[in-house]
Amino acid sequence: MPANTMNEDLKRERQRCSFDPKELTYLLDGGEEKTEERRQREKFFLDDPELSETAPSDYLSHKEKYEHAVKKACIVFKKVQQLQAQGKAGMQNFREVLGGQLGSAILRDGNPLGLHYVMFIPTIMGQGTIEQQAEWISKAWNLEIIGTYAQTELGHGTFIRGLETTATYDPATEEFVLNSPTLTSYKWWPGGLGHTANYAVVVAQLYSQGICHGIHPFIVQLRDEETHLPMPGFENVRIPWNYMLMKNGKVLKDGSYVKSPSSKLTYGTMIFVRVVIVQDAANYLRKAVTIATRYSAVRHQSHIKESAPEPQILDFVTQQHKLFPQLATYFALHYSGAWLWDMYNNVTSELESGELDRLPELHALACCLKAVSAADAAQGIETCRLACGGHGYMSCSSLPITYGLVTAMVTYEGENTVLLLQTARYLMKAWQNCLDGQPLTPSVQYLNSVRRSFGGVYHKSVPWIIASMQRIAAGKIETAHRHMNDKIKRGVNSEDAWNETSIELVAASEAHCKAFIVETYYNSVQQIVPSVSQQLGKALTELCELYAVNTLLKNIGDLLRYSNVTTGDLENLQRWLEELLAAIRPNAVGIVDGFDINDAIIASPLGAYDGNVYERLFAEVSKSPLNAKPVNESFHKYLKPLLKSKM
Ligand SMILES: CCCCCCCCCCCCCCCCCCCCCC(=O)SCCNC(=O)CCNC(=O)[C@H](O)C(C)(C)COP(=O)(O)OP(=O)(O)OC[C@H]1O[C@@H](n2cnc3c(N)ncnc32)[C@H](O)[C@@H]1OP(=O)(O)O
Ligand SMILES: Cc1cc2nc3c(=O)[nH]c(=O)nc-3n(C[C@H](O)[C@H](O)[C@H](O)COP(=O)(O)OP(=O)(O)OC[C@H]3O[C@@H](n4cnc5c(N)ncnc54)[C@H](O)[C@@H]3O)c2cc1C
Repeated sequence: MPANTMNEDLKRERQRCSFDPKELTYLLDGGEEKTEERRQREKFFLDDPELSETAPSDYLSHKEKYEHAVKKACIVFKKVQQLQAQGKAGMQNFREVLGGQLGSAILRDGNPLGLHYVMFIPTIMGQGTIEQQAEWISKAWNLEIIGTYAQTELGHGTFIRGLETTATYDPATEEFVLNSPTLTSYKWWPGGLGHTANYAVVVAQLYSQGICHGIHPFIVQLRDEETHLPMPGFENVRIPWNYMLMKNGKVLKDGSYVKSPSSKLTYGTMIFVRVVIVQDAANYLRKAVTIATRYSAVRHQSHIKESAPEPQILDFVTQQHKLFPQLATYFALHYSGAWLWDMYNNVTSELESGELDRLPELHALACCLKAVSAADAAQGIETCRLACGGHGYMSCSSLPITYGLVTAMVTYEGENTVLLLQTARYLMKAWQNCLDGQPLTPSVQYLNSVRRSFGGVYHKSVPWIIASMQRIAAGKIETAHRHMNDKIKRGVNSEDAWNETSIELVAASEAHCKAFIVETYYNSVQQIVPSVSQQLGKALTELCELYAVNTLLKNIGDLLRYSNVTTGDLENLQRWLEELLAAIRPNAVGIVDGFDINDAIIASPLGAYDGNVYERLFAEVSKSPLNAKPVNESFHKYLKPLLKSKM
């Protein structure tokens, strides 16, 4: 590929952008210095020849992919240690390198050490006593041991109260005896469990003095630390008393059980990961939308006017309608994720001092935000793939693999429907409190004001949209609450009534979450605008407006049902949407440039900074081993005899 060539369309796009993309980069990183540090860190990993791909891993076997991933994970770990030694790597860098965009670019086929960092260490930190933390954290942190989080079984992933693995305390030896007696009690799914980890946090039903005390976490050795040979399976496996993580619930040496202040504290690691997923989903979406936007600026096809040359496909308004809402969704999830992260940290420190009041609200928000961000990012990435036509289908475009990674988020760490129903539980209680005149927590305060007024005349503003979305959410919450209570009044028992109303409950939960996201996004942008240039402020405001208008327009039916909006108002909203697409159009490439994603992380010929799409695509397919020889052996073995036999 000729050096230093920049696609002419992208050059023009960059000239017409109204703001300086660097300003957006600095804003997202938290300052110019932070951007520089991140770039240096990325360079440190991406320029390492041992970490760069000689050939795309698509052409490796499953076994080779695993071995390759282990090798690279070890190199990455050593490099993180080097950074730590220089004082350049804190927790945030760990997160970025081991699990974030950078990590997923280096470890394209998965990180065998991912669960060690995302769940094993956080569980010890969150569920272990000070002594247990002292014993295990440094070993784990320095990778003297490799752990995973073994909760899900073949028979149960969602309903963790139904797990079958047992840990029975034997006071005579001061040990727990672990058993997985059935096929369905096999631990199934934990990342790294197959070949990498030699320890795990195993979640099991605790029995002591003949009583089951529910699920608790235990540290269990899985493999010999030297030979890596597996320890015997889960049949009467004995572990010492202090291998039960006892920060919350405890078993005393005599076998008596001391209850946790809340049995749900055992679920703490899951809350942590749900919170992290919101940001992670947003980051994958911004990678996909960068690829699709740059490609759409380079790709020319068809006609808008017969007399004019073929336009950039980005000039089709339908294409803008596919892509620009994804740009906006990235920001919406980014700011909601940041808000949730702050709340998580505040509530966690309150828990440390024994205050549990805000745990239910955190749980309710983490559940619905995880569900909505995973679903919207997955759908957004798929929209980006479709927006790239045939080339988006190619695995080298990185869009299919990105979609695959994000669609898994819909299932893991709490299946989306199940999590939305958890939030719905909270909302039903909140509505009852609202009816009873009881105080409401901040995230459901709007229920009070919406109950007082149904109306609100249309005006072209995000606050009007937020109020409309809150009205939809409150309407759906009220409807579900009423329908469920009607059933109960008719004699249906409350559990069946819950199941029979669950379609409406899930919808209520989603509507509540969407209203929360729009409001949080709007408030964040309001705070940011005064501190950035007028041009960037305008671009950020337009994106926020687009997210709000587009989200509302996707729910026209609900809007008509739950507010006094007129068809004229809907036409005004449609016009506003179209105005916003036109306003964002000149800045689209500038916005994705502002994300400042390194080409090696983009890893797609469609989305590189220089826009040399066709040259890069050609170079990419040339790497296929299938293209190394002009005639494949299968021709001689199978096709030729078949062709002959037909003659
Ligand atoms: C230190 C290093 C740091 C740096 C590290 C950084 C590293 C790099 C990181 C980079 C980023 C990469 C990130 C992505 C990668 C991720 C990979 C992950 C892979 C995936 C892993 C997994 O996939 S791992 C398994 C997850 N498996 C679930 O997720 C099960 C779902 N299933 C349930 O979670 C329960 O089953 C379910 C439904 C709640 C019902 O639980 P249940 O039956 O016990 O409860 P009920 O429904 O009866 O509810 C009774 C009452 O409990 C309340 N409540 C329930 N939960 C509560 C809670 N958590 N907190 C408070 N309250 C709670 C509820 O609100 C009710 O309250 P009320 O009574 O007042 O209404
Ligand atoms: C890529 C990946 C990595 C994973 N990593 C780990 C790991 O490291 N450690 C670990 O322990 N686990 C891990 N898991 C397991 C994961 O946490 C579970 O798959 C997840 O919690 C869903 O549980 P399930 O598979 O039992 O689904 P199910 O609960 O069987 O879901 C199937 C269907 O049933 C529905 N359903 C179930 N219960 C209800 C309900 N109460 N109300 C309404 N509908 C319901 C669901 O909505 C869904 O449509 C991983 C999973 C994946 C896909």
